[in-house]
Amino acid sequence: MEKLDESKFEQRLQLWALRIPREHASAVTRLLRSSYLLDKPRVKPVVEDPESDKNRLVVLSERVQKPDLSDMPEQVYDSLKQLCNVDVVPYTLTLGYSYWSADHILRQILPDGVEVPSSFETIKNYPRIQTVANKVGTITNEFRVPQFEILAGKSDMVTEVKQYGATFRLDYGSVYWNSRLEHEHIRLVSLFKKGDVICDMFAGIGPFSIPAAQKGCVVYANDLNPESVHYLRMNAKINKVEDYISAYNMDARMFMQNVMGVPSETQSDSQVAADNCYPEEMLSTNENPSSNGSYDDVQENCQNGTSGSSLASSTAKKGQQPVKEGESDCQDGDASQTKKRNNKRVRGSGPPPAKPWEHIDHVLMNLPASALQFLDCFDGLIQKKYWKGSLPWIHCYCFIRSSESEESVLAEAQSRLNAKIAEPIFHRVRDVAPNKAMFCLSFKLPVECLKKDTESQIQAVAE
Ligand SMILES: C[S@@+](CC[C@H](N)C(=O)[O-])C[C@H]1O[C@@H](n2cnc3c(N)ncnc32)[C@H](O)[C@@H]1O
Repeated sequence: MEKLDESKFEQRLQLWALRIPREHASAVTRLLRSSYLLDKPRVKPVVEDPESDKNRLVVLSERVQKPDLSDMPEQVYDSLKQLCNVDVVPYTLTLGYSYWSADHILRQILPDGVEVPSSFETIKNYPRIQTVANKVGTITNEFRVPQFEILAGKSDMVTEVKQYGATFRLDYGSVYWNSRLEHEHIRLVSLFKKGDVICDMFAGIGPFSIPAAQKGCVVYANDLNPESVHYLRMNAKINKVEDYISAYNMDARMFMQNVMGVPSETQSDSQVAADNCYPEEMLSTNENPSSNGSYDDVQENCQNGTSGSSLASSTAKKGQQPVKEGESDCQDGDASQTKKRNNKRVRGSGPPPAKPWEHIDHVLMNLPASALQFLDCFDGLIQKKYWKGSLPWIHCYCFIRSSESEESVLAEAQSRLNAKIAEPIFHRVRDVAPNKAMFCLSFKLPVECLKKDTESQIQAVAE
């Protein structure tokens, strides 16, 4: 595809301007503002006079066609004459590529007969359009990455988008992104409080995790797609929240077992988790904790996927111990092995240390096509013996077709959890097709999901 020729967007307007003494500029603009002053977004109507810095040029709108100003009402013209000496001079205004809105540019560069793509909104915030692409087909791959056909511009699909003040860098060609979820991202994050511990099981490039971290939450974020995790880390850095986010690249079930696994030194400690609450002053000042835990310098979390053995280093410096390269416990998919942790810790600034096996506040499951199927991972995940405080909220996204109902979805969720959900909350996110809507099912994890301590575990701890 060819590079866009930006010069093709240049437009020259032949206008008239009033040359006036600069001290009268405000009064003249006030007088002309209603209809006769230049009125174009981001273009100033009062400019320097290249001939004298004692003067200003007040640029008139396209309505004023005649240099004798006879197309202005007499009353306005007389008021103007009373204010100051006025010279009328020709003025050429050039509107360049950067002036035009995204949809204007799209309409100009799309081939004849091609409509502005429906996914157009995804790129409208980006200041310079470099690529026009259309989503084609339906998403069938595991990483939920759409197929695009390039209609114009560069084939490279790396770009930046902004949501609620955060910047997200991404490659549309290799990761999932949907700007239509912006309101949902904001809605859910608004439920979190500073200091909350969040597990984002299907984090993508971080549209829940990054704003949660910006709010001061301790975030464990995971995605199976290595490219998503690459951009998640990059976005954590761009938004200066890398100390608040631990990034993982593995299957979501494995991730939850990894994060919730009780470290071996904790299991052998008879004074289990004496300190489970984070003093308010520590949260608000973001100070380095001294005696009750410092942060790991670097975490490396292993991938459990088709490629299996690649290791991904985390962005975080928190209380969660990593699996080190060379002892990548989860390569063989044995979750029980992931309890082996590296003990090396260094001090640094950042969030309070989190012990997710003792407490997490929210779990996010945004993989609507199949998140319900992952609910079985909560059955026996939390060890009652170590857990402190209330059980986490689970926010599980799903699709409901017209042939289904909230009751049928709830029944599936309960059967996967092997427990009854007390007070389910269904939030309709958006309609994705005439007969299909996306919902968020939120509920407190039922107490029946807690893992009871068995004799053998107690024995193991004693040893
Ligand atoms: C619908 S996207 C949501 C991404 C992000 N939370 C958002 O709102 O934009 C689902 C994500 O789940 C990831 N994914 C798919 N299967 C997974 C699995 N088994 N374990 C972890 N992540 C998975 C995909 O790579 C994709 O990034």
